[in-house]
Amino acid sequence: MGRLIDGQWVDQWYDTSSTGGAFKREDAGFRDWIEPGARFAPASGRYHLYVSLACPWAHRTLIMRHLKGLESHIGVTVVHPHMLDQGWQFAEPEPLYGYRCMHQLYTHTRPDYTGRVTVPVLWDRQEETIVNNESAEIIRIFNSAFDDVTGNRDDYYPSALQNEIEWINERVYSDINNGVYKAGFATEQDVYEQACRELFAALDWVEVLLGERRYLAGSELTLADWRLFTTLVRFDPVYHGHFKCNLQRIEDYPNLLGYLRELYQWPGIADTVDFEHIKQHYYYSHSSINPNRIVALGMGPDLHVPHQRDRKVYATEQQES
Ligand SMILES: N[C@@H](CCC(=O)N[C@@H](CS)C(=O)NCC(=O)O)C(=O)O
Repeated sequence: MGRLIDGQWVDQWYDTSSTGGAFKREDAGFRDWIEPGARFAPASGRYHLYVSLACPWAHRTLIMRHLKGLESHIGVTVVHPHMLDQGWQFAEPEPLYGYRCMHQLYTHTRPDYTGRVTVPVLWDRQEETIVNNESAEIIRIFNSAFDDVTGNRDDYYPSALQNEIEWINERVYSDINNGVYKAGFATEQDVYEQACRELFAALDWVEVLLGERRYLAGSELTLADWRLFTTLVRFDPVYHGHFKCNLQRIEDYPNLLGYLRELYQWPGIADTVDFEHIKQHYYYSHSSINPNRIVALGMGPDLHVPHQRDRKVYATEQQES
């Protein structure tokens, strides 16, 4: 894996030497928004999404693309699961330019780009540029920008719940979504231990919350849930072993397990989960963590078992009724 420096690809692992062994995630470089009347206006067929099926951040965007009925309006290209010395690559040349590597789309947009080359990427075919490569923003764009194109007005970020959603997102992002990476990429024992303990403290907190609420922000499924889901579904098969997040498994948390099953069983969601890509990517790509590239066998809990979440009355529902 590597990064672009002044438009040149340089093969280098994350630098943890200047941060005392801690992994610090770089901010995404492209942050434009799609909205009616703006430079990037919603339109069917104009935008294209580049994803990895292994990546939890990209996975969120695939989920929202499905839930918002965007499949026939926004095309998708999937990268090869192994991220090696050229970073993300395409198994077949990608459809718009025939590029082999993800970094070529970054330098197509900005020839002197400096930064990491990450997925997801939301591409504008009209202006031939990256619109946005921050998943937290892409899912909000998908939530509402194309409603007039699709007629789908389902709202996973309702204004009445936004404060609650953002409050939950903050801890879920820092300690869980990014927390597994902070534990897994740490190169000092104390840094790893702190990240791992914060991660499990946050999972304990969510476990309690999900005993009181059907979903994270209350009785409605929101973006906060899909943001957590993509980490939970990778947890037992990958993060528990590969990233040493092994104080407990999701399978050991009754509420989290039922919740994970419910979200997995949501119409169309299982089709967005590719365990083969997930396991291949992590175990094979991170050679500093797993130099022999042995892919662990465990698949995590059976997600097809009935979730039973609908059998319970939650405190938030009692308050609402
Ligand atoms: N802030 C970004 C992070 C995306 C990200 O880090 N994606 C990983 C894959 S899981 C990646 O592409 N990493 C390549 C790298 O860091 O060089 C987002 O949420 O969209």
